[in-house]
Amino acid sequence: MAPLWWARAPSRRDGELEAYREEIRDSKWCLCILQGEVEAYREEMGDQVDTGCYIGAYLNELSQLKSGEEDDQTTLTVDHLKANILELFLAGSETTSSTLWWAMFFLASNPQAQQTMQEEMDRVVGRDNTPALAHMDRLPYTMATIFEVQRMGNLLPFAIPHKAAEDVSLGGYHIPKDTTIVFNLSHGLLDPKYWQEPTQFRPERFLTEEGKVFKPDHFMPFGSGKRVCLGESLARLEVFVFLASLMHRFSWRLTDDTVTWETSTIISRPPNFFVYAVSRKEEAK
Ligand code: HEM
Repeated sequence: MAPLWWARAPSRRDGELEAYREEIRDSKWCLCILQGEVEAYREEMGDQVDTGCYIGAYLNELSQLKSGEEDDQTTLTVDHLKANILELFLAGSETTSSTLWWAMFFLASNPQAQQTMQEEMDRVVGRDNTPALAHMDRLPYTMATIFEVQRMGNLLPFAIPHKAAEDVSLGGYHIPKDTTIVFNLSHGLLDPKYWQEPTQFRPERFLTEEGKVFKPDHFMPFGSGKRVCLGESLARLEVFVFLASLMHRFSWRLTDDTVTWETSTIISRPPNFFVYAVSRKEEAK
């Protein structure tokens, strides 16, 4: 049996490799669309400079660098611009929205955790206010719940491939320079060596005895080191604001419909499910 932390790794099973290829084909298709956008922008703007938009600012910087002294010349091209935009769309939106989707699934399936989170928000935020970033530090259970969602959701089982810059020895293995290294993030999120009953949803595992949020070193849903996720801070804020607002206003419960799972590729896909949302104002009446 494959160890738990490999459970959602892309494999040849069930056409997963084909789904992976499809994702790469989709990326190429997106790059073609972006090429069209850049060309349309150039046509419309001609020699005008508009640094208020990303494409404009990038092209302006590029032309300045290219016309600079030889030493200042850049290797950046329009292909990098397209790759950057694609990265912001793929890395920046699907990750956060899928995390929220996982959160809804785990909380709708765990009424006790949901209730504890709501009680904490009622105490700190108040029933008639809206959760805001300023409340984050005073909502340890809510923050621990987001960690637990990230742990169990295991959104990106593998970090982006990296390359060894030099020969290195690690854990008794010799890794020659230029070897491609793919870091298995699931290991630190789901391995029973690190977590008691890792398949159970328990936000409390991220709280100290004093009730403070605690983040163990092996918990790395955003990767680690120099190439750690560029959007980590933004993603944390986004997930907090959306999830806290949704839980503060409504109570969520799974319907009796069947939960169905889809093939995962680079991202671990949350399941398809239906929920009842009950306004907490109605509930209180
Ligand atoms: C909950 C949401 C997110 C998760 C779980 C996540 C996770 C990750 C992971 C695991 C990596 C690979 C790190 C490594 O190779 O060590 C990564 C890279 C990256 N992420 Fe995110 N990410 C999220 C949201 C975002 C957002 C909102 C943005 C941008 C607005 C973003 C932009 C990037 C970029 C640009 C990289 C590549 C960084 C580099 O190679 O230097 N991510 N992310």
